[in-house]
Order: sequence, then C-alpha cells, then structure tokens
Amino acid sequence: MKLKFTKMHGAGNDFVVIDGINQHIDFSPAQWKLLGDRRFGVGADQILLVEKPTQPGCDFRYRIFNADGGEVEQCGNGSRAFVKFVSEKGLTAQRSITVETKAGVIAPRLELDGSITVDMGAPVLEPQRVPFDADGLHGERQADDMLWPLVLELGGARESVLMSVVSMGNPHAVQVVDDVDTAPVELTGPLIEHHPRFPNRVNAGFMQIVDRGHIRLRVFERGVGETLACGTGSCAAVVAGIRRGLLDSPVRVDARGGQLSISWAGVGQPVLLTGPAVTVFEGEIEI
Ligand SMILES: N[C@H](CCC[C@H](N)C(=O)O)C(=O)O
Repeated sequence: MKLKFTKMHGAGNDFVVIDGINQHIDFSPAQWKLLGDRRFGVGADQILLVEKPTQPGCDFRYRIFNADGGEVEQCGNGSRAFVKFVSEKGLTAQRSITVETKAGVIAPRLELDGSITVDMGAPVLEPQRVPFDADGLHGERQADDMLWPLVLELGGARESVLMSVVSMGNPHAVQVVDDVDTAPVELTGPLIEHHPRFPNRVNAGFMQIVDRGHIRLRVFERGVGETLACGTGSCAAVVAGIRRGLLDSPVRVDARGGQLSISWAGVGQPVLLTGPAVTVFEGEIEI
C-alpha cells in the first residue's frame, strides 16, 4: 500500500506519525520495524498511530511502536506530536483532547504559546507493577524503600548500581550520575534494558542533578537505544528525584535534544509534561 505519514519530533525524539482513521492500517511487527529503519525505511525512534477511540469519553486512540517493531504502552514526547498532528490534520477542532493508550487515558493540551502540556496520569511506584522483580535473582535486598541495587555483569566483574524503579505506563529504571556527559550510557544502557529483574525490559535513565529544580537527563530507551529526549523517562526521573527529597516541582529537564518541564504534586497525583512538538515533513512510502 502507499502510506501517507508525517515526520515529527519532540525535543529531538523523532516519530513517524500515521493517520489510521483515514487509512486502513494493519501492519506486522516487521512492517512497523521497517518504517522505523533509518536506512531501509523512513527512520524514527517510534511510530505513532492515530485511531478512533474504543473507550467512551475519549477523542482518539494512540498506539505506539518502538523502532524494534514492538508495541508499547506510552510515549510522552509522542503525545505532544499526537495532539499537534490531529489539530493540523483537522481531525479535531479541540485544543485539549483525551487520548486512550495501552497504559490508560492521557490529556494533551495545545497551549496558546505553541507549547504543549500533557497530563500523563499518575506514576506507578509499586515495584511489582513496574514490573520489577523486587526479590532479586541474586538475593539482593533493597537498599531503602526507594532504591534497588541492580547487579550488572561488566566483562566478568559484577557492579551493583542503585536504581529507582517507576512506571509511567511503561517501565523506567533511573540512576543518579555525577555527569550525564561521562555516564556509561552505551555500555550499561543495554545491560539495564535487558536485566532479568525487568520481565518486560526497561528504559534506563541517567539523571544528573543540577539543582533542586533542574536536571540533565539521558535515556537508553527500551526497543530503541539512546534517544535525544524521553518524555516518560523525564517524568520517571523527576518523580524518583522528588520522592527521594532531591528535587522540588516543577523541574526543568535538559535532554540532549531540547528542554522539557515536569510538574508533580506527589503520590497519587498526575505528572504534567510540557515541551515542544515540531512537524518536519510529510511523505508517502510504499509498504
Ligand atoms: N521506548 C519507550 C517508549 C517511548 C518512550 C519515549 N520516547 C517517551 O517520549 O516517553 C518504551 O519502550 O517504553
């Protein structure tokens, strides 16, 4: 089929966005992976599919596929591209919409200054629901009620790294580092992503605390590798920092591809993600 798509990004986290309302889309994981391939396809971190809702009270359904072709629960930067896309394509006249995802309902809003704020829902903090094997495979016991030692096998040596585990609908493991620029993201990111204590794999966040209202963050994303920004990863990092008494809401998040802002009023409250969304080009691909 000849597929129409729009290429977009949110702080450098890039997407292929597809109207699945006016086009019939029923792709295999291999086809989703081809769309995300930067040489054989269009190329993107994630592919975002716009569909009619199945839940009453929602305006749209939002499906997300990582570059490896796997469908996932949530994508924060993608939710900003989503609301910009449906507005620009005339699929809605509303500036604030409710969107059904695998992880629940989120509410992106187009602000008058062009920025976009998304109610991402409340974080999930119980380790078993992240999901994370809190009992550990090597008998590790938790360091305190918010930090978990994760044993990484590095070239025959074993290194224990203290992690916060948080779900924003998708799983995140966040560690504090002194300097994100020198953090071993490429070396330990894959080891964390595929660690056996995360049965669904995990997104690995590396957070440098600049001050109580400002962090720098790099994320090695599940199913993709390091991205220039990660919306849910930014939410998870700020939630972890606030819970540990290291940060105060709102928090500025400097990602490699741009700046996001995260607000969170505490346990049981939604996380608000604010940032940009950019339309880069329109295209068609035979797939
Ligand atoms: N790689 C993530 C999905 C995309 C998350 C990220 N791009 C965001 O902006 O939240 C996962 O497998 O859970």
